[in-house]
Amino acid sequence: MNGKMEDNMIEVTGAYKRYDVHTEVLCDLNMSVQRGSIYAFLGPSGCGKTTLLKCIVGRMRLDCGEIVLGVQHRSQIGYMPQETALLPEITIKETLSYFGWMYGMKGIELARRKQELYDFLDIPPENKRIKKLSGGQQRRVSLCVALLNNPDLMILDEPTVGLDPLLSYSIWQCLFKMLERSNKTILLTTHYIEEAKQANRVGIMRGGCLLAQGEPAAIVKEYNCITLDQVFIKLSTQQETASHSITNNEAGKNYPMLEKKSKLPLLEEKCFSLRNFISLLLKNIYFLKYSPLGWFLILFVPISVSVLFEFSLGQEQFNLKLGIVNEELGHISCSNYSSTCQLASCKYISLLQEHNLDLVLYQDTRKAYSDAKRNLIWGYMHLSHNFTESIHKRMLKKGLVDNGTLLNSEISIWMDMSNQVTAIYLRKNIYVSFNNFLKWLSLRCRWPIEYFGVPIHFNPPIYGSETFKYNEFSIAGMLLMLEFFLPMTYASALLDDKVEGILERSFIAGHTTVELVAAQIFVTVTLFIISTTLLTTIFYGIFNHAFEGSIMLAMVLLILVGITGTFYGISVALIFDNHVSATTFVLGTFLPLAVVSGMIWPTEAMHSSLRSVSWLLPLTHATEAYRSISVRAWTISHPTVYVGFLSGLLWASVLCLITIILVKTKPGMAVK
Ligand SMILES: Nc1ncnc2c1ncn2[C@@H]1O[C@H](COP(=O)(O)OP(=O)(O)OP(=O)(O)O)[C@@H](O)[C@H]1O
Repeated sequence: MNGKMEDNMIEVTGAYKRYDVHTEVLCDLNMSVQRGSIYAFLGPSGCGKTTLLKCIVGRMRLDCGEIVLGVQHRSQIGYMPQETALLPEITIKETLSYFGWMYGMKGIELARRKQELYDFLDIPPENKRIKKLSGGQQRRVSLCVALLNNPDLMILDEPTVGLDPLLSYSIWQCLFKMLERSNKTILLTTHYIEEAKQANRVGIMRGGCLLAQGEPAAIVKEYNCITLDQVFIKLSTQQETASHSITNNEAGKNYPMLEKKSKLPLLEEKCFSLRNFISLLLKNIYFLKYSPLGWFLILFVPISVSVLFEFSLGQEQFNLKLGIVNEELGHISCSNYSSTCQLASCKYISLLQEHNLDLVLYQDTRKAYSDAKRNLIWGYMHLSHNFTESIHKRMLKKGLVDNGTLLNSEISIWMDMSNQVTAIYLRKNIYVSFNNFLKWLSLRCRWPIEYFGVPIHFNPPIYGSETFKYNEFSIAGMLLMLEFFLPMTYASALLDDKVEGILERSFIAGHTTVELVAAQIFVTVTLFIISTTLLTTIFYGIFNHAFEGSIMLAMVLLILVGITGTFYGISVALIFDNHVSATTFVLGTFLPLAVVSGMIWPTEAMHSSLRSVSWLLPLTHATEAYRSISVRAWTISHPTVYVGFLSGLLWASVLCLITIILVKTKPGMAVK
């Protein structure tokens, strides 16, 4: 350290920085901040103050130039960002515990420091939640966080912006006290000229250049002015005329670029520290403690979705109205067939009733047709006036009967096919009832049943159950879909932190992206293990869905899909800068994924072009593997199962890679 640096806490030489070729923010900026002083950066909005501070705290790299600091570690810097950047839901006490953990402060040490700062900054009772504090109180808590670890260098980005004069005054009083008590160095930005006058030294900044720096009174004298406002106007006019504006084309051409990236002023942090990781977990626990929506997602969504799924999908349909025009009976009802009734039509109708149908008797087909047209019934059937006799003849003579008998033994049906699911359900019941009717008839007439039944015999199933239930098919898809998309909702907390500047504050305080992603994965995996356990217990333990294979294997597959979803969620949170865009994107991917992954309907039924891309999707093979484990009891050695695992692993790796790329390249995550 040279002699000059011994006196100075910050020295910036020849600093250049731009976001893109059109936005040159810092332009050959030179400045120095003496130890044990308050330095106020004065400049209009957009002149580059925040950019310079971010370069000083090592969150941005200069394109050219050098920054030398009198401290080496992040823990020696206290940073207060422009926005409050505190979790609004949690209390003051919890906020300080979270940062305290990060700085390795515990027990008595933390309690003592907190008490000191509470008195010093006049902090409200510590059990108050941040969102319940006034704007000024929130700023004081934010300052309290920045001072917690007793840093040597304080960097405050517009600490008084938007505050009333009394609050601004109280914050300045705090700064003076700090200077007096512990000889700290304070660098702050402001665009209030009156306020800047109170600092030991002022730097006047405009268009990315430092126009002047020194003691306020000395600057006023040097430029032959009466007030600092006049100095600012004079220097700004001079800068305009000298065409030193950063938007100037020539400036753009002469913009120097280093071949190598400029050095960061602070030492690199260890990429993973257990202490920092635990502090992030602590923050997540505090967040969940006050988040009814979080608990809703973890507990209520799996419970409600599984219960709703069970009771609304794939169940028997009740009380479907079907019209009957039975000419054999005329006006008499035969809804209760008894052994005294000799009519075959009545027996058939009574067999139909076993399927929970609501049969409506009609005298003629015209009225039945008109009711079907008005959607009062789903369809109607017609049985002729001598159905019993004709069906007997037809069976006995094996179909070799006259046309009239053939016609009279036929049951004619007209159906409303607008709702295909209901119509097909009705058709199935009409066929099944007729098959049972034929059995009954052959038994009654002592005919060999083999002659009259449909000559197809279904043996006990090789896998699965004989009765068709749609939810037995869709349960795999539903579980995997929840596993994949639930972690995305947890990732919204990460997006919140990013948008509200909490993430940036954490990085400046010393957290690394590795710790952040690791904590996010840890919390999400823990939460979705709870959700998965709940879901599987409800489906297989309470609703007794068939599960033939290894539960452990199925759980591992679900967790693998959950991890894939976690990386997907983190990537979405990193890509987008607001909730609306992120939610729109997630919804936009949810629907195609649900439709094309064979979750709602088998992939075998898809158009060949879709089938050829469907297997590329993250949930297609996993769904098939889950079905094979749960219904066929296949093990990992079967290709369908291991391909499901391999596809899951591949997708988890691809999305993990995308997360790493985003972490390393996205502004706000990576140092740019
Ligand atoms: N991430 C970014 N990408 C592109 N341009 C940016 C980005 N951040 C800031 N800028 C631009 O850089 C310039 C300087 O911004 P900066 O935030 O440093 O100004 P400031 O002096 O701190 O302003 P304020 O007082 O309003 O906070 C502005 O013109 C701004 O639009």
